[in-house]
Amino acid sequence: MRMIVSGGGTGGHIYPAITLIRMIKEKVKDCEVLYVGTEFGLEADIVPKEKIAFKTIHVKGFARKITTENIKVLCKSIHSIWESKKIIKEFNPDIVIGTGGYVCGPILLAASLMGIPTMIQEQNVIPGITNKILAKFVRHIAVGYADSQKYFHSDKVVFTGNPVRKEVLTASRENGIENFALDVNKKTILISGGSRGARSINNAMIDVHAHFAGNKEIQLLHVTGKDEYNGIIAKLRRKSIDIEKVGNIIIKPYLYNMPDAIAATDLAIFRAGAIGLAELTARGIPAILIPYPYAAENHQEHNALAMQKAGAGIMILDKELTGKKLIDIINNLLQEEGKLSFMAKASKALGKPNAASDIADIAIQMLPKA
Ligand SMILES: CC(=O)N[C@H]1[C@@H](OP(=O)(O)OP(=O)(O)OC[C@H]2O[C@@H](n3ccc(=O)[nH]c3=O)[C@H](O)[C@@H]2O)O[C@H](CO)[C@@H](O)[C@@H]1O
Repeated sequence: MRMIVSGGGTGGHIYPAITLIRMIKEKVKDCEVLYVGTEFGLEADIVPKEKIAFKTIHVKGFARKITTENIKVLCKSIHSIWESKKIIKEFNPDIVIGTGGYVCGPILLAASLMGIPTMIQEQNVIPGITNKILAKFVRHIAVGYADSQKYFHSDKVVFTGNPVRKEVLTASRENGIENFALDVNKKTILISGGSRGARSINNAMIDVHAHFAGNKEIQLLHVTGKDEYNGIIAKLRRKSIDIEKVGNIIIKPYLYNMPDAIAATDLAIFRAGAIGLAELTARGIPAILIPYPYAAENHQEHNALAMQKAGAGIMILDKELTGKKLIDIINNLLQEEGKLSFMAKASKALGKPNAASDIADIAIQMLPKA
């Protein structure tokens, strides 16, 4: 079997693609994969590290209004369809899968026009513009949220949930606690602003750390994002918080073992990126969510609302976020008997741990019958 996969820009489009590739390779022997991305997206860094063959096309995203820049982009897009056709002819795939980001546009469009079976995966409640356009051409659309089915033709759309990497499902709490040298008797709060960190969450956390430093019941594992780490450490120092001494605060720039951290977590404070939320719900972890306010069509707020509506999360708007608000919510959740475990159950009920396997099955059944 030969398969082209495309998806790029942010981790939220790339990790689902990698999860699907791994899952399909587990299910189909002799599966040859080519990943198509752009040279400037995060995929150019992540995909070759996964030892997956990688090729690039030249394509840029559209601004959401008519500009001369957009006309240039349109010309580039036409060229990129030609580039895509060339790659497809050379690789000769049986199927083509897209996981979002504008790089998917030309490759999925070209494949569909060439009569090759295609599918896309949409992670967010509000679909991205590329997937909205591609939906008219592809054969199947697997969506992460029940609420986004309404944007697509009912004959094509399947609600599968978002693919979650296997390690998130298999990591054990004991290992997580051990790997981060956490205290087994304390509740763990994991704070993360997505793959690049979130300044407003980091800043609000300074007061939260000051409040809970040395607390006997909770411990805080705070992932700042690589660019923000030094600034946050300096701010904590100015508040005279000595992380070495207080014993219940861990600050990290980035986690390469996020599944271990999630496994050890009792409460998360997160942005509302779709894959981060899929990982939390796959493990049944309740969350305080602060959606990134500038995501396209404010889709993170809709992702967060879906979790809040189910009783699995509490949303705070970025413009209303303060340290005091976080402290009050944390105290309330920890003091109100049964509240956290009720939210954990609601989170687990939302989780779709089989999503990757289900999406892989849809892809595999598109293969031409031998
Ligand atoms: C700013 C923006 O538009 N972000 C979008 C991007 O999310 P973005 O890539 O920021 O966030 P997601 O939560 O979707 O995915 C982040 C991934 O990175 C991993 N991780 C993160 C931090 C870390 O230290 N270690 C680590 O491994 C997480 O476990 C997860 O697998 O794509 C998502 C899926 O389309 C969208 O919902 C988000 O709105």
